[in-house]
Amino acid sequence: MGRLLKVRRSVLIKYLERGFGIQYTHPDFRFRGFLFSALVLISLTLVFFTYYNIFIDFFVPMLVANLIALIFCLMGGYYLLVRKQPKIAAVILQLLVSIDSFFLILISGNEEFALVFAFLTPVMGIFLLGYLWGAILSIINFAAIFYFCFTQMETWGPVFFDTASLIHFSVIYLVILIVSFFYDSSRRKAYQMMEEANFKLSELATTDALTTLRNRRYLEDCLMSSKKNHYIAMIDVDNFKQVNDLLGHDQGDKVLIELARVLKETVAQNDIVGRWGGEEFVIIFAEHNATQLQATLEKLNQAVASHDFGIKRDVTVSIGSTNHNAASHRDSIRTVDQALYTAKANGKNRYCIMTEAT
Ligand SMILES: Nc1nc2c(ncn2[C@@H]2O[C@H](COP(=O)(O)OP(=O)(O)OP(=O)(O)O)[C@@H](O)[C@H]2O)c(=O)[nH]1
Repeated sequence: MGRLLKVRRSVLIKYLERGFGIQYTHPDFRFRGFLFSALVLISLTLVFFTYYNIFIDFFVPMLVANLIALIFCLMGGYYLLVRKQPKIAAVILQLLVSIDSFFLILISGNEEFALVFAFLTPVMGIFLLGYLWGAILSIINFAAIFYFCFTQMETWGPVFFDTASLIHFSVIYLVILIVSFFYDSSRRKAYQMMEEANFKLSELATTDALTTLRNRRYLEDCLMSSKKNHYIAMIDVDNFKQVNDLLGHDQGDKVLIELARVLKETVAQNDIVGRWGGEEFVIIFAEHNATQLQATLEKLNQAVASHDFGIKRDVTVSIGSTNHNAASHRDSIRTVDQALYTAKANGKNRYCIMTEAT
C-alpha cells in the first residue's frame, strides 16, 4: 500500500514538474504547487455552486459571480501551466479571492460566512504577492468592506449589525493582517539570509584562499560535468623552490598571487583560471581551436617571463596542454601532466601540447 502511494506520488510529481516547467527540487516548486492546488480546489467548488445555482436553487447573481470566478481560475491555470508565469497566476488567484469574497458580501449581506471570506485576503494576499503588495491589497480590501459595512449599519441584514460588530470585524481583520505581514516578512528574510549563507559557503568551498582564483574542487567539477571537450593547460612555476629558499615563503606567496593576476589578464574573460595546488595552475579554455591554443600558450609564456614580479629575478612557467574529455577525465589529467613534464624536461619556460593517445 505504502509502495503504491509512493509510486502514485512520484507519477504526480513528474506530471507537475512537466506542467510547472521546473524540477521538484527547485525552490519555486512549492509555491507553484500551492497555486495549482488552490486553483483546482476553488474551481471544483465553483463548478459545484454553478450546478447548485442552476439546478437546485436558481439564483442569477451568484451564478454570474461563479462563472466569472471560473474564468479567472482558467486564466490562472493558463498562466501557471502554459505560459509558466506563476507571478501572473498568483495575481489572478488573489484578485479572484478578493473580488469574489467582496461580491459574496454584496450579495449575501452580513451573513457571517460571507464576512468570514474577507479574512482570506490578508492571509492569501501576503503569501501570494509578498508582504508589501499583499498588505497594500489587504488594506484596500479592508477599506472597501469597512465602508460598505459602515454605511449599512443598523439597517443591514439578515443579521443585526452594529458598531460592536464592525469593531469585532475590524480587529480580527487587522490582527490577521499584522500577523501575516510579520510572518511572511520574517520568512522571506530568513530565506534570503539562508540563500546568502549558502552562496558564501559555496564560494568559500570553491575559492583558493591565497590567490582568490577557483580551486581544484571547482575546476574538477567543471571539467567532469562539461558536455563538450575543452582545451586545458596545466602551468607550473619553474624553479619555484629557489624563490622560497632564497627570498622566503612570504615572497613566494606574493609571486603566486601576482602570477594568478598575470594569467587571468592574459587569457580571455570566459576562460577559467584556477589554482590546482602548490605552484600549479590550470586554465580551462572556453573556445579554442588548435591554432588559437598555440598562440595563447605562447602569449602566456611571454607574459609571465616579461612581467616584473618585484623580486629582482625572472619568473618563468612551463605549460602542458591537452584536449580534455569529460568521459575520460583521469586520463586527460594524466596526459596534461605528462605534457607539463615534457615541457620541463625540454628546458622549461615553454609549452607542450599532447593528445590523449600519445
Ligand atoms: N610560498 C609558497 N610556496 C609553495 C606553496 N605551495 C607549494 N610551494 C612550494 O613550491 C615549491 C615546489 O618545488 P618543486 O616541486 O621542487 O619544484 P620547482 O622548484 O618549482 O622545480 P621545477 O618544478 O622542476 O621547475 C616547494 O618549495 C613548495 O614548498 C605556497 O602556497 N606558497
